[in-house]
Amino acid sequence: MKMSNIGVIGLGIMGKNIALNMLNHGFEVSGYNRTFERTKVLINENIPSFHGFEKLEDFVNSLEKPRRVFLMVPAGQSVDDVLVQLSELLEEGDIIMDGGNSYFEDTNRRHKQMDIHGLKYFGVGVSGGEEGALKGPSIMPSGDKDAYASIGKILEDISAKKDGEPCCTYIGPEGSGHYVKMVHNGIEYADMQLLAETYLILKYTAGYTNSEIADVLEQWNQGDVQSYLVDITVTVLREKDSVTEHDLVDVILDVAGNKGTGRWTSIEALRQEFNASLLTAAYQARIMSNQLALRDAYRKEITNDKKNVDIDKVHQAYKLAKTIAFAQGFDLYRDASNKYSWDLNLKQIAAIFRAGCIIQAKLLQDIMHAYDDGADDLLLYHVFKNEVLENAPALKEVIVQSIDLPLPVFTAALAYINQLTSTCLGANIIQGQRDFFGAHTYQRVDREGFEHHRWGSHE
Ligand SMILES: NC(=O)C1=CN([C@@H]2O[C@H](COP(=O)(O)OP(=O)(O)OC[C@H]3O[C@@H](n4cnc5c(N)ncnc54)[C@H](OP(=O)(O)O)[C@@H]3O)[C@@H](O)[C@H]2O)C=CC1
Ligand SMILES: O=C(CO)[C@H](O)[C@H](O)COP(=O)(O)O
Repeated sequence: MKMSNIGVIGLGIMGKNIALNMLNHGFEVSGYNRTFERTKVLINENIPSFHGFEKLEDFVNSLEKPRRVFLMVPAGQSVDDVLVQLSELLEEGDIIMDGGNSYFEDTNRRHKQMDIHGLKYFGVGVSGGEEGALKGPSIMPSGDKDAYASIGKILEDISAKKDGEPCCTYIGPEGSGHYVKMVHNGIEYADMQLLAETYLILKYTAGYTNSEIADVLEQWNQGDVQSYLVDITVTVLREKDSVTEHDLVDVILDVAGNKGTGRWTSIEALRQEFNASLLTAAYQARIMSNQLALRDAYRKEITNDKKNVDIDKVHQAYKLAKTIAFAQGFDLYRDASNKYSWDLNLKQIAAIFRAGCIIQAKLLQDIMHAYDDGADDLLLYHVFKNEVLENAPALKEVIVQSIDLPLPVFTAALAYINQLTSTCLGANIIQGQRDFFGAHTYQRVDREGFEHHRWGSHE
């Protein structure tokens, strides 16, 4: 038997398809799964370059050196469990890649732990879902730069391609790849929620059917808001239920799941003291959908009178809010890059998101142009600044027209714009209160320095 170029551990939805993708690109691939059943399924496909093993030791021994092992198991304890087993079998210089959605601080820790064993550890963000894993995902690898040479070819070969370029690039040290994937998912949550809110506006304010909403989104998808998420939302809206013959979306429970990346993005944004309000509002919307007792106690039929909705304005509002969501995500990268000294290449990150991944969108091309033009904070870039100022009235009008609908991310976008454009945020009052109760001091507009005041002495 030929030695394998790479081994995949965890042959579930993603791992199986990543392994098939590697096989399709001509690599010899070994496979191992905690329970042998899944490995057997792949063995039974009789792919000559696939070698499935029941014992981890045999799997490890089937790999050429330095061994390359790609993990695709759930984030958290599962990864640590596999690493304990692997570190006993692998040798100095071997490489482990964690392709799951691991928390980046865990990846930082594991990088150090594996280093003690002489193993090279890579956090590898992967985006693209089941289809992307098979046909080409967007891949965000991070770890020791010198060791990237040993894995770069495989990862770049199996990644999606845009204009002939791989949607995979070395991101930076330690857990930076998982950080980039985490915030990618934060942006994903925001864009998904914006599309869900667009659906609410078109359904309850405009009175459109699901199929009419799908037609609107299909039209939008030919233009400036083109994206994978808009595209799949069209399909989701048009799908029929085989049991009831209703539209499938009408029989899906109004409760959203999540596996943690959106929550981590919000937590990290707060830790960085960075306002990622749209990303956080989208995660909170998912939490809210699960508050069934509260919702049941207050629920009433939506009685919005049907109104003449200007679809162009909804389009403008969506475009604007989407731009702010992406800008918050990319500015969060910039902030993290400075804080953690990662030296992230933001233009490259935008570039590898353009194909294969869930947030692939035309907007990413504009973001690349902005970085080419020397943009730093994206909303200070003149193109995006003009867009915010031009489309803000439409966003306001759309929200006012649907004032009784739950639109947390659209309204977060409006609140953000109002914060940007307002001469006063009320922070003067906050500083007065803080100084009153805690002598925290404040700064004045007319002289330098921090001052404390004896409040009440000049009422
Ligand atoms: N689904 C998606 O769209 C995407 C998922 N991801 C990430 O990829 C990773 C895998 O996800 P996915 O393929 O969807 O998940 P699946 O549930 O389909 O597969 C999980 C795999 O991990 C194995 N596994 C579970 N627990 C352990 C454990 N304790 N020790 C060893 N192996 C274990 C399972 O083995 P067994 O058969 O024995 O249960 C199974 O093969 C996750 O981190 C996920 O967040 C990333 C991008 C997209
Ligand atoms: O990483 C992904 C897509 O990019 C996974 O599909 C992830 O599971 C999506 O997050 P959630 O399950 O929290 O909606």
